[in-house]
Amino acid sequence: MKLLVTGREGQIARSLLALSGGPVEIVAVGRPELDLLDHASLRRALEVHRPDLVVSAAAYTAVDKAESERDAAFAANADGAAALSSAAAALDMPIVHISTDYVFPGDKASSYSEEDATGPRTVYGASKLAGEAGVAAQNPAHAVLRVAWVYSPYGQNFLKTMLRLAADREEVRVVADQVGTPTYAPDIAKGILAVARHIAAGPEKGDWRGLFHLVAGGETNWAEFAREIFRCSAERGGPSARVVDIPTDAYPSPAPRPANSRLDTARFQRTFGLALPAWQDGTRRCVDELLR
Ligand SMILES: NC(=O)C1=CN([C@@H]2O[C@H](COP(=O)(O)OP(=O)(O)OC[C@H]3O[C@@H](n4cnc5c(N)ncnc54)[C@H](OP(=O)(O)O)[C@@H]3O)[C@@H](O)[C@H]2O)C=CC1
Ligand SMILES: Cc1cn([C@H]2C[C@H](O)[C@@H](COP(=O)(O)OP(=O)(O)O[C@H]3O[C@@H](C)C(=O)[C@@H](O)[C@H]3O)O2)c(=O)[nH]c1=O
Ligand SMILES: [Mg+2]
Repeated sequence: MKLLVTGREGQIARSLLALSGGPVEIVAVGRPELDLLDHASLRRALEVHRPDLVVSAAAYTAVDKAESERDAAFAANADGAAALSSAAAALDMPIVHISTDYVFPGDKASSYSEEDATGPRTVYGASKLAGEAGVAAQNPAHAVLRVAWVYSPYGQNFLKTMLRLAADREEVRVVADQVGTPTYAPDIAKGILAVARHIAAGPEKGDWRGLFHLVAGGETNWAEFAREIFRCSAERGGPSARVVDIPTDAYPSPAPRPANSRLDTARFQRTFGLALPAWQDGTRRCVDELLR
């Protein structure tokens, strides 16, 4: 089975590439060959590589910058995602599209399920929500996986930022009133492969289409996540810093972050028979990998 993932350097793309081999061949295709802003390039890339499944992971992910670059965020995350889905449909290819917890307002008291009403509070979130709708409208053979708080040894993410800050600071101030689940990109990649296997097994395996939440086990807040990162790092002789809890309003940013980013993953577990490891487990593996 061959998977084509969009974006070459993205955290999820690189994590998937690391799993390529054996019965699963994975190709990652990015700019300029595949550009979400150049719709003809999408069709062309799918024709050249002829995957059995398209994984739509490339996106405009700069949450704060998106507030002042609305058109750019929507062009990639809404129009680009829909165009990719349409190109896949035209070639009879199923698509797995990656979305985000930021489609929710974050004011619910418990975890969000796939049934809950969305209501993004940011341009990034709104553009990703429009992308979900576009992907679904263009291709009936779609699964949308909402993931959250993604980190990995690749690209830019909160875990790498914390280790970088700790290298020359004794103390970092981190918001403690936003809850969610940090999720290790290589674990998300395993989740995507579970979906791919399910699709490859054929219709008797049951329906795989629709909307799913996919995050690691457990929940925490950014300050606790930072503490866990530093605990793992210090054990291995890496950088660490003291974490000071701060409220959201002490860390002003152009885009408001949801207070509650928790996602209920029961539907994914039921459908694909896989639960991701606890967030602390991924944190340890990521720090180990970076300090190796
Ligand atoms: N990071 C997170 O915390 C979360 C991410 N997500 C979603 O998961 C998916 C993967 O995220 P992640 O791996 O972290 O993303 P990254 O920001 O690490 O990578 C995004 C990728 O998209 C590519 N890209 C951006 N614009 C275009 C374009 N116009 N055409 C082609 N490729 C483009 C980038 O290419 P280049 O390398 O050239 O810049 C990059 O490879 C995204 O859909 C994101 O919305 C959801 C929840 C949390
Ligand atoms: C660096 C830093 C961040 N923070 C806070 C800001 C924010 O509330 C939280 C996380 O910061 P980030 O910049 O990683 O947040 P952000 O880029 O918004 O992360 C999001 O990215 C997009 C793509 C998603 O889809 C989301 O799931 C989520 O992972 O930590 C501190 O409190 N102190 C710090 O020193
Ligand atoms: Mg960020």
